Amino acid sequence: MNKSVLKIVADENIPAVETYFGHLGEIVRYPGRQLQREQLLDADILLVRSVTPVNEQLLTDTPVRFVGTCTIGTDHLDIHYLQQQGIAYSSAPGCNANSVVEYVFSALAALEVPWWQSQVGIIGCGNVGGHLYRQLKSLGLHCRVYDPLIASESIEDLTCLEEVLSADIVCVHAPLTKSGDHPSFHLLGEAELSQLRTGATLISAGRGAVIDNQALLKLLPQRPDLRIALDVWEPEPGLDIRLLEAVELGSPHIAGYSLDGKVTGTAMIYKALCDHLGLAAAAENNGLAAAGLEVDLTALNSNLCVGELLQTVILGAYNIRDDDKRLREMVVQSESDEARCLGFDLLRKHYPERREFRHWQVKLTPEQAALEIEFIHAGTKTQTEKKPLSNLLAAMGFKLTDIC
Ligand SMILES: NC(=O)C1=CN([C@@H]2O[C@H](COP(=O)(O)OP(=O)(O)OC[C@H]3O[C@@H](n4cnc5c(N)ncnc54)[C@H](O)[C@@H]3O)[C@@H](O)[C@H]2O)C=CC1
Ligand SMILES: O=C(O)C(=O)[C@H](O)COP(=O)(O)O
Repeated sequence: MNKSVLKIVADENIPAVETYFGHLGEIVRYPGRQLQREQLLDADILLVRSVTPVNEQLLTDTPVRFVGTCTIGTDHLDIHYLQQQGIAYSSAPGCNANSVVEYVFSALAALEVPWWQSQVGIIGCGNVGGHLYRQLKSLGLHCRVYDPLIASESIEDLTCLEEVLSADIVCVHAPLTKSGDHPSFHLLGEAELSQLRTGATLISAGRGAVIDNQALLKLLPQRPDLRIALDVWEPEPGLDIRLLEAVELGSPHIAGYSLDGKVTGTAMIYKALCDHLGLAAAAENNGLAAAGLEVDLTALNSNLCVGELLQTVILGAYNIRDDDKRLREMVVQSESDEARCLGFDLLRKHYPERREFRHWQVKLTPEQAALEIEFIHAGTKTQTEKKPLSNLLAAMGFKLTDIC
């Protein structure tokens, strides 16, 4: 790429493209889902998110020499084709992993699940699942992990899928793969879903098709005990509205949509492109300022139990119920499948600014700070450990202000 001005085609929903890439060339934005080969006929660089399938059909006879996806997932990239064509590519591993973990905490808070007294099963223990695992373990929770691609010595709680499915809470964070020794496509089908224990909570924030959505839809009328939160669907954007009606929490694939996570994705691809071009990165990712984000517990009724205070803080910072409400309202208001697909994408495009827990200040009285949450240790139901609310909030990333 020796041109003095590079042409960069970018999905219109990637934030901060001009800030980062502006000095590298001319930027043209298009809606990612409708991107066509004709729009790339003079493009050198392609920047996408997860909704653009990047394959031979899109790239053939175009001058594109670098593809960057500002996302963790890469299932929309035909990596074999890119490699075969010598087109460089990069993704943004871990960019929004923390945001997805906060989505999980918000789902548990909204469903009023006492997760501190639960066993948690994690399917897929990479950047997202691993972050969730380490956070829960550091708090003393008992976790079971299914990840057939990681070495058994790296995680002490690795076990078989069956064991993980019998946990109180099952969180699915596997990528979507259809080949290899352990393809994840429909990993949870009819047989696996029916193994979920009575009253289990299932949270899915990897890719929709890791769970056979039709099998789940078929199972739910017979298993009203299950509590389901789905962020990802099979297919998207045209999710099955009967499934949305059957689950307790539904969101339009926004688990990773903190502003922090999105901008980190952009910054990581900018750095990868600079490395590819042999240039020093001129724009720095110094994080985005956030001011005035506060959850004030001090005026709350003193009869609230510690679990309710914890729930108030988590939902005060990020309330998944708002996502669920907007999705359901959109579905009700849409008069056709086409309108629903458009509505799904519009909810994502106009997603409200969400900042991670670390930007939130929690104001609490000394009495509230000292209230203790009883953790059941290592899943024994006999070993318990009490932790002050303030320690737990700090471990989750919140900043605390004690009112003397
Ligand atoms: N809902 C959302 O907004 C978001 C969804 N995602 C999805 O979550 C996925 C996971 O993200 P990361 O943890 O960052 O990816 P990662 O690549 O760091 O880790 C994925 C883990 O899943 C494991 N895995 C692969 N196949 C598996 C299988 N068949 N069964 C169980 N585990 C399997 C891998 O060994 C790896 O440890 C991404 O690929 C993406 O599709 C990621 C970010 C946001
Ligand atoms: O990072 C990923 O992987 C994700 O799933 C993204 O957060 C999803 O966002 P879009 O790329 O679909 O905007």
